[in-house]
Amino acid sequence: MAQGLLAGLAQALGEDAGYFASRFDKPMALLRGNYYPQRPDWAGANDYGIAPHTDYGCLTLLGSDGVPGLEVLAATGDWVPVTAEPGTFVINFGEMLELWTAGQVKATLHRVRGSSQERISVPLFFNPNFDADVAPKGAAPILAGDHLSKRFEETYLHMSKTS
Ligand SMILES: O=C(O)CCC(=O)C(=O)O
Ligand SMILES: [Fe+2]
Repeated sequence: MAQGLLAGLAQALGEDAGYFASRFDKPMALLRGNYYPQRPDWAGANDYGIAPHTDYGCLTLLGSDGVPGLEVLAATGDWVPVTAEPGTFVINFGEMLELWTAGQVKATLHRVRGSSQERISVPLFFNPNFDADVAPKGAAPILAGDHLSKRFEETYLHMSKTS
């Protein structure tokens, strides 16, 4: 399914169907489970299930149990609730795809709000081969693996070397 999306996306941008997909034959794919407990009464306005962010990679295929909570920032500047029935996927474009396409594809800012119902989601982060060059056309090469490592290091500061 992800390969089909990549082919369609490439064609929509005027490229060959394999422009992205051919760089995903040894994909860096990560499946994560997110559990959101009931939102406690004392939670404040900024206590999100997940704070606003863009995903680091190319495509995210997001399955959930259908409980509302996910919101996406629309071009109008409004946060729009997005729900998907179990068995369907929300597709997110990530930062690496924005980089690779020189901004033609925008990484979608999204967040999760808690509610009185607990919620489960399962994102599949689907990224190209480690050594895929994801730099925009004409720019110096940027390896997908290096780009992802850099973003993880910026996020998980507690895991970095201190000496
Ligand atoms: O739980 C969701 O619907 C979104 C999860 C998410 O944005 C993420 O894991 O990056
Ligand atoms: Fe996300």
